[in-house]
Amino acid sequence: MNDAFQSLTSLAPDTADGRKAIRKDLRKQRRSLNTQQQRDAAIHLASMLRQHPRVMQARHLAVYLPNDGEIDPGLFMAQTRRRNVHFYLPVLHPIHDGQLAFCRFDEDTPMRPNRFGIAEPVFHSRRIRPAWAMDVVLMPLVGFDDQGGRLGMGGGFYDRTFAFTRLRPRLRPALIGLAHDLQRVRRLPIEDWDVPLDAVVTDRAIYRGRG
Ligand SMILES: Nc1nc2c(c(=O)[nH]1)N(C=O)[C@@H](CNc1ccc(C(=O)N[C@@H](CCC(=O)O)C(=O)O)cc1)CN2
Ligand SMILES: Nc1ncnc2c1ncn2[C@@H]1O[C@H](COP(=O)(O)OP(=O)(O)OP(=O)(O)O)[C@@H](O)[C@H]1O
Repeated sequence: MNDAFQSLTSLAPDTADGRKAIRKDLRKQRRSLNTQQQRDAAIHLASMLRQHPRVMQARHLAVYLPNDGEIDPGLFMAQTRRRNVHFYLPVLHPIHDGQLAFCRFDEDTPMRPNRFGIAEPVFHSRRIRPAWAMDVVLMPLVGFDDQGGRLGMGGGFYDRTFAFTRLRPRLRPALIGLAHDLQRVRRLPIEDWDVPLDAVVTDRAIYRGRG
């Protein structure tokens, strides 16, 4: 358990400041993992994901390219490459500001860096699949707790894109956070707009969220 939350929130009790402080600390910790630690984490993550029935049954899976020390789902993708499984990457939406579109991705997909320097597929409406039509969304995150709480990079992109899930409790993708185990904190200060996760999968465990 990472004690960042406990010590940082006592310094910054306000929710927004508390989130900012936790974000900074956890980003630094995950960036400090070396290449070998990242490689081991990716191997363990892949074996955890293979034990998750909903992930293994998915046909349309949203993933991400790791950035800023995020755990890398790339090995899992390589092991899961089958004709009937399609992978999608987030693209900053060209029309709906602050939202993500999900673009089909394979080895031939033309890529370019977005404004944060993260590679994303070149937007092409033919290759976009709506967020509600994903089976599983594997989300990057900065911090998580065991109540399904998620702290992201602070852009609110995933929260805006999946806000609809509150109104559609059944017909919606499974939202699964991926993280290094060191990104777990006791309790995150949660905001009204936060979309709870169904689970978080790390290099060490599968944590159930709101179930
Ligand atoms: N791998 C990955 N892809 C992703 C996300 C993510 O969290 N991880 N996103 C999840 O939302 C979206 C991009 N959101 C992001 C929000 C802020 C920053 C960021 O690095 N901010 C810098 C300064 C930004 C700048 O250069 O202007 C920072 O805070 O230091 C990056 C991505 C879409 N793609
Ligand atoms: N559904 C929404 N509608 C409008 N604004 C939103 C919504 N969700 C989040 N936001 C805005 O996004 C901003 C960032 O939110 P937050 O700090 O929770 O992002 P995050 O979860 O860390 O980032 P991300 O989801 O991109 O990884 C907030 O200022 C909030 O006002």
